[in-house]
Amino acid sequence: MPSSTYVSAPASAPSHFVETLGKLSSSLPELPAVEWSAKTVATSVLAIVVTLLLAEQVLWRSRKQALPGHAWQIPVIGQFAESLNPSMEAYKRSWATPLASVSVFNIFIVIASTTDYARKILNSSTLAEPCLVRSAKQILLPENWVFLNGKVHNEYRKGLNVLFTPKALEIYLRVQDTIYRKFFDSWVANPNPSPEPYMMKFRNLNMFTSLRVFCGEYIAEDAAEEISSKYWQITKALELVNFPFAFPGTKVWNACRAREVAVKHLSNAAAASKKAMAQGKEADCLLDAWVEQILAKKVREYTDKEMALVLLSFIFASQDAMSSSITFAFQLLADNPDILAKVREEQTRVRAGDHESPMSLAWLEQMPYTNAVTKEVLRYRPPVIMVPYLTKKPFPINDEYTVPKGTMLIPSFWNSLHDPAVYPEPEEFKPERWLPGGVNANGTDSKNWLVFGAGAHKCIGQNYVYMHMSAVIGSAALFLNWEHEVTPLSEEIEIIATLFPKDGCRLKFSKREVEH
Ligand code: HEM
Repeated sequence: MPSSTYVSAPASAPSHFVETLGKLSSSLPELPAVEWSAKTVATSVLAIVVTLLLAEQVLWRSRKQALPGHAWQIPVIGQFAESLNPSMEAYKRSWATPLASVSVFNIFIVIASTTDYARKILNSSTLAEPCLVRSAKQILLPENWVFLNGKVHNEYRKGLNVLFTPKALEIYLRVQDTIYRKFFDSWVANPNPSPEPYMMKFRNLNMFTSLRVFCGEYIAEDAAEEISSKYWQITKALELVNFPFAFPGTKVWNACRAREVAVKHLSNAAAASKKAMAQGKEADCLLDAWVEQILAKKVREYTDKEMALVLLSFIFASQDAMSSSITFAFQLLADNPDILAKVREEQTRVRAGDHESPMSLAWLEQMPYTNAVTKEVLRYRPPVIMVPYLTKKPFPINDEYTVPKGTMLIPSFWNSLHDPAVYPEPEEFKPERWLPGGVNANGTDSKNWLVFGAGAHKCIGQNYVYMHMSAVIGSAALFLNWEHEVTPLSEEIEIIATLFPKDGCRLKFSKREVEH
């Protein structure tokens, strides 16, 4: 799952290093009593430092063996400097070989970039488990269900599946529709006559959609504003590299304060939903749908705080990834007017003049072209390019190499989703590949489709994602015109937890007249 949201960091504490230093120094022979001149002290210190630095290199070489990676590491920090500003170019270099090795602060990292390796890692829950950024536990709280693994995780997750049934999704769609229309109006009313970056506005759309879908009207407008503005502190604290201690004023400290605010409002919402549902209210948000299942004894009881932490995990897991996909969807549709025209044609046909009713699952099923655009956006610019796992035991990844225990093992998805053997012309944005008769119709690519991961921790919200994206794309295509200002940075990718166009996606919206 998430890192910054998803891409965890070889970031902070050099714990292995400290451990190794400790072990080495405790094994040094006791020195005979000598007269300690300044020279002897200096020579001894130098000898110890040189021994430790050599030991560090020996450890690196023994872990890496024949894997591609630097022959020697920069002492202590390793490739820390490169990890400070992650770039797509650097990532692509690390995906050029099936396995690659890196060290940052003596944390040994193996990057796996083929489909087979990625699947093997994601499906080996006895050997490896997801490891989030170090700050994630502080921010989401250690008792959050996302930190569970194995059987207890499976059990907990089963209880949450009821939140994504078609019946529940249909309720969410109605909520989503209201939010989209509000945001569309505000974009059209933007007085700036020139295009401006919309990435943060798309983040807001996603945050408000999530809060209303999850909590309905149990969250007041000002509370939703407060969570939305504070949530950015959480995203910022999940950067690849972070100061390891949550001292006041640090990003992690700010993020923990933001979490406190969010959990308070989400817990209150859970309590209010329980009360209202007990009085016979009809479910109109995720909390209600959940409480309905609890009252029907189809799932167990959950405390308000437990429910709040689940909602927090959903926001945490989804906010950055969905914002990335929505941003690219608007950019790609503006840059490909022929594709946008086909989406509009389909929306007009399916809605048949009914522009007031909210989007429904039945309508979405009749929109193969819009759904194909959604899938292609997710493939072409997968928001989550890797998910870091931690090996719990030695992990024999192939016949020649066993990944040592305690390694950060990172399955990467870009190559799988840009594999020319499975997706011909992978660098082209081609929704047609998903249509009946298209090369990827009928799930021929199911092995490579790693947008949502695989195995026990596969994204629980994926059906919601397809629905949300197709509903936003479809409604926007019908009700809005938008112009994209292409800059030299539009095609460059920036990594802020997930992927974004480097210029923030500069757009200008206007109302599109539709016949009734
Ligand atoms: C474009 C949007 C999204 C993408 C690309 C995405 C992708 C992913 C990926 C790659 C994982 C890790 C899977 C693994 O380790 O094998 C994951 C996990 C997860 N996602 Fe998503 N996700 C998205 C949206 C959402 C949404 C909307 C929700 C909730 C409503 C959500 C909830 C979760 C949760 C709770 C997990 C952890 C599941 C577990 O550990 O059992 N995600 N997601």
